[in-house]
Amino acid sequence: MTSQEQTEENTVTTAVANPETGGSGGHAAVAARTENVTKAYGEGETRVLALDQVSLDIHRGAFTAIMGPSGSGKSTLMHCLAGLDSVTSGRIWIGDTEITGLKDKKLTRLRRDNIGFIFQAFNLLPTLNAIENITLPMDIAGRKPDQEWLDQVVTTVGLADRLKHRPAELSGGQQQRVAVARALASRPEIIFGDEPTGNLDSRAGAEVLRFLRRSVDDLDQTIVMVTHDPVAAAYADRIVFLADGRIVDEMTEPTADRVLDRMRHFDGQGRVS
Ligand SMILES: Nc1ncnc2c1ncn2[C@@H]1O[C@H](COP(=O)(O)OP(=O)(O)OP(=O)(O)O)[C@@H](O)[C@H]1O
Repeated sequence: MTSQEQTEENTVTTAVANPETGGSGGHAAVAARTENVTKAYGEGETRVLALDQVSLDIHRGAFTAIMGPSGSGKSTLMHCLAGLDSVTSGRIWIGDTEITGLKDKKLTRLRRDNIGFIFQAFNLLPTLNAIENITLPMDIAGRKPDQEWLDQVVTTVGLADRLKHRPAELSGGQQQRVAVARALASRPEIIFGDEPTGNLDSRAGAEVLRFLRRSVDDLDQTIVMVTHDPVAAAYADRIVFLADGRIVDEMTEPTADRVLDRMRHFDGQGRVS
């Protein structure tokens, strides 16, 4: 097979289960969708193809993990999906709305109203207590929280007796759970987490992951999480594996052992051997 043929064959590797139920048509099963998304950084000799024809459906009400070697394009994919970065070509939908081509103002509003973020650094304001941090994005947007939903989130997150504590008075795991509750508070269409447990020890990390899992199972949330950690990825319903900016594999109902095993079968390029 020539390298051109190889490239073309790889191009058709997608994780779109069935275009009939794709997000572009506004169907309920898909919370976000990319279609042939390519993202290049730089020009000429310094050009890097961070994403190369990525087509992916993110299922609604499911927990999806994105894995792959360093530099494989995980963060770029998440940033493009979340409308934080533009694409070079291809199309992206959040729910029924195509975000590629949206003007800044509309994109900012869509992000604010439909997307929740959980980053590795908790990004909590030190002078606000837990509940104030949780409702801050809604306060800024001038939206009143749905009290019943907020109570449910706070109960699920297990922080009901810590709501008046400031971040410095909470453990790392509790702080990250506040960050998770903040992402959930406005009931977004989808939540993106970039290594959300990366800064936590394994016990606190497990606490946060269990909560993310419960928010999918009990609150019907949609979560996409980038992670390097097979144990963290095993909490997901599905793992999408990236290498060199392409989707090279996926796994459903993962266990940490199966993920480790699969990672062992990647060669140096991250491709399946
Ligand atoms: N702003 C940028 N300018 C130039 N190149 C970039 C930029 N952001 C990312 N890249 C390149 O794009 C490729 C994908 O990067 P990305 O951060 O998405 O990978 P990743 O899989 O998230 O990596 P890691 O696991 O190390 O965080 C890398 O080769 C990276 O060097």
